[in-house]
Amino acid sequence: MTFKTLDDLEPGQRVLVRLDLNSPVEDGEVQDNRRFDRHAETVRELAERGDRVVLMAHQGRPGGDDFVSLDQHADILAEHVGHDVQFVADTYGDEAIDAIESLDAGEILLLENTRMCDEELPEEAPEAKADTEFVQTLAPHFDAYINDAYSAAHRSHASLVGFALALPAYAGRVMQSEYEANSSIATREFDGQVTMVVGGTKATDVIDVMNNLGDKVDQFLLGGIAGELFLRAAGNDVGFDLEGMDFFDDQWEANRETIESLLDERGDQISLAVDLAYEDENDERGEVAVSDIDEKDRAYLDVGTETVETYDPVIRDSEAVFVKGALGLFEDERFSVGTVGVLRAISETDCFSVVGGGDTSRAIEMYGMDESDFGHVSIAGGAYIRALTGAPLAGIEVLKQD
Ligand SMILES: Nc1ncnc2c1ncn2[C@@H]1O[C@H](COP(=O)(O)OP(=O)(O)OP(=O)(O)O)[C@@H](O)[C@H]1O
Ligand SMILES: O=C(O)[C@H](O)COP(=O)(O)O
Repeated sequence: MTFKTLDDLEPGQRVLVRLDLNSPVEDGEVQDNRRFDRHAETVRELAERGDRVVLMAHQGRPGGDDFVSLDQHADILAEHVGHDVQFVADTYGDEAIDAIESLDAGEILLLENTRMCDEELPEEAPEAKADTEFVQTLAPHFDAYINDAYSAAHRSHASLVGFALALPAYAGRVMQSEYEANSSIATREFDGQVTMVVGGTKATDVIDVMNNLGDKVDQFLLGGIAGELFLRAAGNDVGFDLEGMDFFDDQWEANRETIESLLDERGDQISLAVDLAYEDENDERGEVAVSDIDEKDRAYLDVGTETVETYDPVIRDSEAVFVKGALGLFEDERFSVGTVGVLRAISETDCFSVVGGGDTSRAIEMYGMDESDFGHVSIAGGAYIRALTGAPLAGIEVLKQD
């Protein structure tokens, strides 16, 4: 491990802790999710060892419907920690400082949404962020800065990079475990076959991962939007938008050359669906062999059963399996066969596995699988993608400094 962790920090400190509690917001209500549960472990550990625990986090971006106060987050987090979490509707003004100074050992305080502070957001070098009034005002009230927000660590924002230069800096427990698991494909040697399941809607992101990881991954199993784009490049009449869709055409234009050269140079490492599923005239799941499609006249919402049967043994023969993106619209049970099929195969083998992506990992509890049957279920989206390709994350690079 290349950064200091909580094991290197004496108890009884005044700690400023960055979490990532960015969550879906529906009709103004913040939705509970894995992030609360995971960060609760770090927060509980700090409170139990007698630290004065001050938390920072963000929610949404200015202008968005999900750009809301963190008052609800404090209540949800408190439930997960099993301990009161105070909240102050201020980021670094007098109200925030008063609340920080009034904390007793073992107490927890959440500050207001960091993105309500003007100096938080513009992406700048860590040195510039460390010089902001936000950082300079808050830092003297603490002994240490702890970054637990792995899933936001790809952003060079004040709360993620500035404090690490102004205070002794440590990685929290979530940061530690996410870093280790998600970087393993780029940093670790596996004895046997390494497989990556690639799907979802963000084809551009996953194609970039494939392009970067061709030497590290033995087999890519494709589905979702990226899967259809590859089928299109292989000469099939799929992978373009029908009326009212906007998944395919832009991503095709942006990635066509890369897809074609990947198929050309690494075709034997890339498995494509042999059948696809759709909603038939009775609103039921229908399936068609890809070789029988001579005109795309319907949306394909999952890979077919035969495809799952060909992907299953590849997973069972793997030493390590990484998942990025769902193989179909699994939120609708009729189109969950691909995603659930590969996840179940992973959960039944003892391979090292990492499941990433907020949407995809939801399939685990939705279909009654047990998270403990997977090596690591990541709570990161953009940071996970970057880690897979071995790209540095700004918030981690500053933790590595002395
Ligand atoms: N053929 C398809 N048609 C429509 N949606 C699909 C299809 N295949 C997969 N999806 C959708 O892809 C979504 C997951 O993809 P996404 O690219 O958002 O990945 P993620 O990595 O899980 O999430 P995030 O990066 O947002 O954390 C699922 O919600 C699923 O419904
Ligand atoms: O939810 C996330 O993926 C992270 O918190 C980063 O959020 P952002 O994409 O709004 O910077």
